[in-house]
Order: sequence, then C-alpha cells, then structure tokens
Amino acid sequence: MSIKVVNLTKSYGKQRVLSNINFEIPAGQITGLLGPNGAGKSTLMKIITGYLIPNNGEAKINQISLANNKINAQKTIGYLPEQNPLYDEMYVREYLEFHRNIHQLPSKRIDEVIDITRLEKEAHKKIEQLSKGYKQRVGFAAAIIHEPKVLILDEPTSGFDPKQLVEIRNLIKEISKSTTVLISTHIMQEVEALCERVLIINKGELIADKMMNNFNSYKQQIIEVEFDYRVEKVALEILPNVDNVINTKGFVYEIYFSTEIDMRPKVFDLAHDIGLKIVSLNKVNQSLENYFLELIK
Ligand SMILES: Nc1ncnc2c1ncn2[C@@H]1O[C@H](COP(=O)(O)OP(=O)(O)OP(=O)(O)O)[C@@H](O)[C@H]1O
Repeated sequence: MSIKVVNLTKSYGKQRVLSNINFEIPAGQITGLLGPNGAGKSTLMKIITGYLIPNNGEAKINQISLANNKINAQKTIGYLPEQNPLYDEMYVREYLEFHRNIHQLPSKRIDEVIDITRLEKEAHKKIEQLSKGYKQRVGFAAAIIHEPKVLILDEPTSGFDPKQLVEIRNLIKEISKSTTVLISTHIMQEVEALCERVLIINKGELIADKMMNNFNSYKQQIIEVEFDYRVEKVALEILPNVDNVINTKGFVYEIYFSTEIDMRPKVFDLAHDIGLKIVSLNKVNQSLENYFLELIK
C-alpha cells in the first residue's frame, strides 16, 4: 500500500511545524524520514496515522483519505510511536491478547507475532520486568499484530546497545519484506543500514527526497578531477586511502577513496607536485552525512 501526503501544513498555535509537505511512497518501499530534533518528524507521522489533523492538505493510505475515512485507513496502518506506550503492569501475552481482541484476530496470531519478534523467552513476564530492547519488541509485536500494510516507526531504535540495534534493524528488515515502512530517525547510519529512500525534513520543510543509491556508503568518497594533461593511473594511486582510479574520458579521472576525510586538498597538492594543472575538481558522490550536514547548515 502507498502513502501519499499532499500540501500538508500543521501549526501548534502560532508555531508552524510543517509547511506544504508533499511526497508519495509506493507499496513495499522502506523510506527513512531524517531530520534534526524538532524538525517535525513525529508531527508528520501523527498526521499520517490519523492521530493529528493537519491545518491544510491531507494524507492518504492507498488512496483512502484519513480525513474522510479515518477508521478504514487506520485498519491498514501499524504505528510504533516514539515513546512506545505500553501497559507496564500487564504480562506480555496479556498485552498482545488485548491487541488481538481489539482487531478481532484468531488466537494463533499471538504466537505468530511472538515468534516474529523473538519474544518466546519473555512472553510470560510482566512488561515492566523487560529490558528496553524487549519492551520495544513488544511494541513491534502490537504494531504488526493486525498485519498492517503500512508501518510507521517513530525513532524505533533510539537508546539501544549495539547488539540490540542489530537485532531490531534485522527485525525491521524482515517486516519490511511484506510492508511499506516509513521510519523516522536522526541517525544517518540507520537510514544507510535500512532504507531504499530518504526524505529529509528541516524546520518543517521537506528539503530533500533521494534514493539511497545516490549516496556512497558511509566511508567512501569519489573525486572527479580533470587535469590539463594525461597522467598515469599509478601516479594517482599513491594518494592515501585510494581504492581505485578510473580514467573516464580524456584527461578526466575518478579517484575512489575509502575515507570520510575530504581528499580534494590532497589531490591539489599531488597535481602541484607532479606539475599538472587542475581544470576541474568535484566530489561526485557524497555520503549521506555530508549531504545532510550541508543541507541543514
Ligand atoms: N503537542 C504539541 N504542542 C505544541 N508544540 C508541539 C507539540 N508537539 C510538538 N510540538 C513542537 O513542534 C515542533 C516539532 O516537533 P516534533 O516532535 O514533530 O519534531 P521531531 O522532528 O519529531 O523531533 P525529535 O527528533 O526531537 O523527536 C517542535 O518545536 C515541538 O516543540
């Protein structure tokens, strides 16, 4: 199922927190919503899930308007809010039973979600006895119990240790095979690890909408340089952190570096040392981090 957001604007009192947001996420895509603290990510998600009403514009889930047909749209949405609200005094199974009843699902669905979220060993415990990671799994289990076609996850991995982080990310990847997922975060590596596409929001405005294959992996950088004359590839390969050098045309070379440090000054120095002039010098592909930081500067 798709998510469509049209001309969405939201203010809290006099503070405008979303301005004219437009995007469409096709069925089956896993998309990151990236933005600094206070950018408006949670507000946008609350509107997409029908918990908040926008001042202008609308959100649609697979063509169903949340404004006109909220209940039907919500039946197809799973939502894990940032605070992961749980009833701590309930037992895990009891809590999931509560959600199963709301959705009027067969009882075998409880064991299925316990299995998917690897909660078997903790299912007999009270929620208050669980670690943060396992509490989050309970939140996931409740969010997916009705097999939603669209899953909205608001900062689902914040505060986890590295081992739990990997487990939760794997869980999200697994779920995303059958579900359209929108996941908010301010962690770039999260988007790199999970998403096919990234929406960047800052001060309530959508400032970028990119497919992740436009970016280098976290620690890679490609510099395109044109010299005034031919140079042997081996002469460029002596630069530090070089992975590869490709002569793309004429006197133009792409140099692949395995570092986040900006290597353009080193290329300048080398050209000077070997007596070449630089005609042009560009970073071809940026890391998501550099792109993000430049955008929100
Ligand atoms: N219920 C509310 N009433 C008034 N202002 C609010 C309310 N909820 C959020 N805001 C304000 O709206 C702005 C956007 O908040 P929002 O929680 O949507 O941002 P966010 O990108 O999710 O931030 P974070 O990454 O810190 O969770 C902030 O300035 C916040 O203080």
